Amino acid sequence: MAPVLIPPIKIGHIDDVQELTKVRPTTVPERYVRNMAERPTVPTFSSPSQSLDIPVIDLSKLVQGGDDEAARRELMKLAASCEEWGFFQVINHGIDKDLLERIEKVATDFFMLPLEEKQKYPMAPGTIQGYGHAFVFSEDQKLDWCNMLALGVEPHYIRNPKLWPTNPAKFSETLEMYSTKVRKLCQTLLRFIAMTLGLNQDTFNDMFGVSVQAVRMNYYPPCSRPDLVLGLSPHSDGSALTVLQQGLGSSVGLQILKDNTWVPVQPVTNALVINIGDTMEVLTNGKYKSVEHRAVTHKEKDRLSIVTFYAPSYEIELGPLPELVDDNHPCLYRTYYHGEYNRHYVTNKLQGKKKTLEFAKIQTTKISTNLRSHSSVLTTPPIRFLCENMTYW
Ligand SMILES: O=C(O)CCC(=O)C(=O)O
Ligand SMILES: [Fe+2]
Repeated sequence: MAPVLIPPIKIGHIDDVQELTKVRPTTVPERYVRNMAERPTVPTFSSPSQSLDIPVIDLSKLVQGGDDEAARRELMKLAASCEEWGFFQVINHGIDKDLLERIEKVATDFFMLPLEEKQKYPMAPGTIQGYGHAFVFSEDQKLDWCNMLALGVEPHYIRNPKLWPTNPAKFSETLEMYSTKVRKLCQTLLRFIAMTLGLNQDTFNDMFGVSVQAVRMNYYPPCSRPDLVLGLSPHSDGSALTVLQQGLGSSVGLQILKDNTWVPVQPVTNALVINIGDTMEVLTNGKYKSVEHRAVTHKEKDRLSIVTFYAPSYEIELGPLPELVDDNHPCLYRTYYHGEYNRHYVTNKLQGKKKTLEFAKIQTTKISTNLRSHSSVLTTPPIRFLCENMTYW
């Protein structure tokens, strides 16, 4: 195969926000100051969004299963969460509290290391693994008030072992254990999500093949002007499912866009936040929503989130499931390889949901119910999507 030529990306000087808050706690450099339209409104208690909470799903009720009335009700709640919110919190998810605490500890310990130590795992410009700022492609792009450590986890060929911290000593071992448990949780959730759609419960797990799993740890230091900056730009996730753990005692920072209002996600003790990603929106032909979300900062408190992205293998061909397309539900998305979508996602800045899903939207005015008519849109042969030189997970 001909080598892929990637033009050099100039991202300019980036202040490390953690260092900045230590040395000049009241300074917010211009590159972090958002344009008026993007600035977050600091919520007031009279704001209606305060009374909205995302649904909470008790997984133990689903797992008990059978014809149990409680299980049926929980399954309906899950369906409504995916359709109306695209987000829910899951309790009794089967991951030990102790493991949640351990992953939080190694993540916190990593971010508290001296800068020189963290810079041993640098995120190269235009890539998304390592420590630094992801999704920055130009010198004038506004920056998120956040430090990230992002790592490809599974399958092994997406890993860059040089970027896995050896300090704290237990980092890799804990991340492996955590990722195994989160993967099982995703597979369980996908079984129940398939059931809510009237599909065979193995539909997604069978289709995804050797699924791709990546982890991003986000650390948001306090910011003296939370009204001017964003912790993380608005975006939807490219994954099928995302599992997000909010640090204990972290500020309330995650917000989701519901009916044009940013709704804060109030942490629930020991719960994990789950969201539907773009891939699931495509597979369900838009029935289940990949919802735009962002993170905001806090004046005094810091925030940690540990985010797992669970997606199909790159060589898997995706499009709306035929069972979810009919005369009343015309096919909204074309067919593509997941690797193509991933490349599109990681080579563009975060800019809301519209841009990423536009990739898959059928652009014709005449929308067909015939899936086959769209297969001609496939632009590349089913090549193996390797991560060498590329910015894939
Ligand atoms: O920190 C958060 O709560 C949001 C993180 C997130 O959306 C992401 O990493 O994709
Ligand atoms: Fe996200």
